[in-house]
Amino acid sequence: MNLEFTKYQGLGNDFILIDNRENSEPLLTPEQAIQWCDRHFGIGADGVIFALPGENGTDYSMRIFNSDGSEPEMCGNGIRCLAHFIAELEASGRTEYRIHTLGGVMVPRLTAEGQVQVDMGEPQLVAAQIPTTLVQGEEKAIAIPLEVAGQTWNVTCVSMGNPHCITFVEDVAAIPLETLGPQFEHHPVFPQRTNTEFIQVLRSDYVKMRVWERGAGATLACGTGACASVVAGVLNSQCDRRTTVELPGGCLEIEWATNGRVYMSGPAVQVFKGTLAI
Ligand SMILES: N[C@@H](CCC[C@H](N)C(=O)O)C(=O)O
Repeated sequence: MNLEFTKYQGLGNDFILIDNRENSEPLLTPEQAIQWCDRHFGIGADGVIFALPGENGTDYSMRIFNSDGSEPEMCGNGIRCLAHFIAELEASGRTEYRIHTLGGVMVPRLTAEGQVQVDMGEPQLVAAQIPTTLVQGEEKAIAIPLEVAGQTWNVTCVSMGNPHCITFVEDVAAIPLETLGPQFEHHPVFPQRTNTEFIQVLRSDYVKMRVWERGAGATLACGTGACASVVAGVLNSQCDRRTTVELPGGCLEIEWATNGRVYMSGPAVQVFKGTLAI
């Protein structure tokens, strides 16, 4: 069987997109996702994203498998790529979609400038919703000491549907991501593992970020991570509600609006199409 795919990237966070509109279950298994995400023996990607039929009145559903085969609840760069992918599939001129995800309903909108703006919903801050056991279930984990690799880090935990652990550092370039990242990701206080963001504040409206992603490792960008980082920055009085997040792959514009919802704007670029022999 041959399966067509389209490769997309959002600031270098790259995905294999599959038109799954005729099936309620993903056309690839997590094991196949691992194979096709391999950058030597497969296509190469940080994950596989499926455009599925909508649920509960939404236009479409998104499911994603990380490159390690795990299934996260949500993906920020990925949903921008999905919106672009759907617009091409539909060719209807429509530019806004309601997308069901395991992290809630997200609303991406293609802008005239070729960007995609996403209403990412409200962040979750209560420990049980991250989830983390760093503090008691109904408490919030804001600037809490966490011991990792023999060092104490002040971390803030935020869920954007998926878990994030954010810490502020003097110089993100000095962070040994490959050694520290897995120790945060697999720390016992994160029962579902976690994405980990290191943030360097350059101005109150401009931060630099590096990320170690759950199930994908060091990536060039993480949309949910950028959203979670601005929320953590506001909670720690480190940044403004509207902040530019500079990632290795480029910049995202994030706003944690006074209505409580987080909005993300950034690019989504089609790279190539192909056919999987499965
Ligand atoms: N890179 C994505 C996040 C993808 C999921 C993440 N690895 C997780 O497991 O939560 C983004 O742009 O948000």
